[in-house]
Amino acid sequence: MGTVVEAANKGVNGSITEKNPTVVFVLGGPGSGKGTQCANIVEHFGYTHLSAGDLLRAEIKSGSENGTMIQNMIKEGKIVPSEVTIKLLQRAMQESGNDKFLIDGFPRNEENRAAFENVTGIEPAFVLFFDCPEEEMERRLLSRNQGREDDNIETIRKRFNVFLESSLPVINYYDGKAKVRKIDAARPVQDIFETVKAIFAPKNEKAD
Ligand SMILES: Nc1ncnc2c1ncn2[C@@H]1O[C@H](COP(=O)(O)OP(=O)(O)OP(=O)(O)O)[C@@H](O)[C@H]1O
Ligand SMILES: Nc1ccn([C@@H]2O[C@H](COP(=O)(O)O)[C@@H](O)[C@H]2O)c(=O)n1
Ligand SMILES: [Mg+2]
Repeated sequence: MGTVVEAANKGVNGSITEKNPTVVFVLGGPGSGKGTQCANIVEHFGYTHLSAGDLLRAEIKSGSENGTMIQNMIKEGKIVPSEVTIKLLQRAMQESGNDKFLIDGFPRNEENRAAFENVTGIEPAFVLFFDCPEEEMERRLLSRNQGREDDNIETIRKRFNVFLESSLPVINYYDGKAKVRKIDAARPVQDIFETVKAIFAPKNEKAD
């Protein structure tokens, strides 16, 4: 028997096949702690973490023909066309050999959402939404120190606007389908993870 998450995402034949992977979308404002919590979920529950932002940054570094366009969009806090991001996600899913995915920072707008559904036919089992006040997210981003070109106050403000205008409607869409698990992300990392753990079935924890 699988977890509650897997049960929610079983295909018509009742089995989890390559065609029916378990997908959890991980959403929240910039700096809400999505990546931090995904690392904990991977360790405890064996998911593969795919951060759309990380995949786009890797694409820039790879010297891809889309690199300059992606770099400019990220600097402006804009959303890269879905076609590009979805191809990267699909490739990473195939290469992982896993069938359980945390897709972090995607879908970021309605175009992302509809295109992913049309191209892959995948519906998320549920959506984790890390809810955090802007002032706290701003503090975290300005002290992240990972050399990200978009962690400066000008781009951060643009990213906040994009989140409010384009990403929140996606969260509301999934809320209308009772798929959103909203988490208070303005707490210490470990406290948040206790809440996250309760959402995934404890029996699926990796053995030590
Ligand atoms: N609960 C927390 N309390 C304090 N700091 C945190 C917390 N969670 C994460 N951080 C720190 O805040 C910064 C942003 O966290 P993280 O990279 O996980 O956010 P994110 O949602 O993935 O951001 P982005 O959307 O920009 O990728 C990091 O430096 C991280 O160590
Ligand atoms: N679906 C997405 C996700 C991200 N981007 C771009 O990457 C930037 C950084 O994303 P993080 O999740 O790592 O914060 C983001 O501001 C966008 O420019 C995207 O286009 N589409
Ligand atoms: Mg992140």
